[in-house]
Amino acid sequence: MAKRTLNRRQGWRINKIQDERLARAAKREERTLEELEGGDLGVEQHGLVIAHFGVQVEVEAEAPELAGQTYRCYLRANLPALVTGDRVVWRPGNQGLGIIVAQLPRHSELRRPDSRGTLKPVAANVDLIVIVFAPLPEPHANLIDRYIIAAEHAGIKPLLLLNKSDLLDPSGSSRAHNLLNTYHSLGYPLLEVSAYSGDGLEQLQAQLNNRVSVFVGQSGVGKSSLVNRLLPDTDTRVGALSELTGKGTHTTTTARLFHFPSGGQLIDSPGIREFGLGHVSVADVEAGFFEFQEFLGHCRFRNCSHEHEPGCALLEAVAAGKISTQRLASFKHIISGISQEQY
Ligand SMILES: Nc1nc2c(ncn2[C@@H]2O[C@H](COP(=O)(O)OP(=O)(O)OP(=O)(O)O)[C@@H](O)[C@H]2O)c(=O)[nH]1
Ligand SMILES: [Zn+2]
Repeated sequence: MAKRTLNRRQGWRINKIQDERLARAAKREERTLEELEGGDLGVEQHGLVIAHFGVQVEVEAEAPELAGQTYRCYLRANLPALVTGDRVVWRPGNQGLGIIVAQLPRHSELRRPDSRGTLKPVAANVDLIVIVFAPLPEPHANLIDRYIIAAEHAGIKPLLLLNKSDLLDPSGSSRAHNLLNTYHSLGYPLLEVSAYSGDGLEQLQAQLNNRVSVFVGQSGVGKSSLVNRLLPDTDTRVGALSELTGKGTHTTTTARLFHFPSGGQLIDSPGIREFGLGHVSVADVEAGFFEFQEFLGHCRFRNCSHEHEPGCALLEAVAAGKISTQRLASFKHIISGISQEQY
């Protein structure tokens, strides 16, 4: 069937129907909130947002007497948008419902552009970004740097994780290995694991204890396989959330927080797994190449391209073995991808 464009009147009618629907939903929200406020509310206490559904959030109680119990919470007016990982002040009500009273300050934020290109927080209070690589698909140096810059930019520690160690050449000289060792020698923590054989998973679990982590990395490196090993008996797939509402299927693509059985927490969603460089400035990129700091700005020419110029401080640093060729190539590549107007 040919695609039909809506005429103005039809478009207006659809908007009107949608507006009416939204208004009715807002009314329902308001009534439930009023009922809750008028009911028998428990004392104000701290809680952790473990998922969110439209305007409501699922909160896990932190108080010992309610520990581990979850409540579907309504937000009082004038509260900012909450995301998974937020810590809040809330009051429990009846029937697993509650009210959010305040948001506690975040110590970190993961942000992604929304459909309009505006950066929006998708997870709060993340401590560790586990960047997963594998011998196959083969990592690009560039991609490793991009992830590191993004982590540094968010102020969150990165952990480089080389998965599929069962596929590595026992001599330890695979390309992925060599590539990642460059970063290890710069001081970034590196672990080798196999979701397949289970090798290294205990060391990985030790890194995840007492922290909130996210797993990121390109498709096919084994993020799902790793998460499934670390969270047995948990279905982390999107859509596995339907039973939570008790009101039919309520699928969501927003992030959800899981507890590892042996400690630590994971925030996961398809959107978070694709976390990338996003929108950063030249200064952000420079900050991500921390071993460049003492050389940046010391080239003879202000507009040095660090390709061939005499007196190039970066090329001299490479020649002196203070910067790796791989990192300089990556640096130039990433900077060249940032549009001029950000200079
Ligand atoms: N040999 C080997 N294969 C693995 C290992 N971990 C995962 N795989 C395989 O790699 C493929 C991709 O694994 P996934 O877990 O789906 O990878 P992913 O990163 O979640 O991929 P996306 O869902 O596309 O983001 C699958 O065929 C896995 O069986 C491992 O440790 N060793
Ligand atoms: Zn230079």
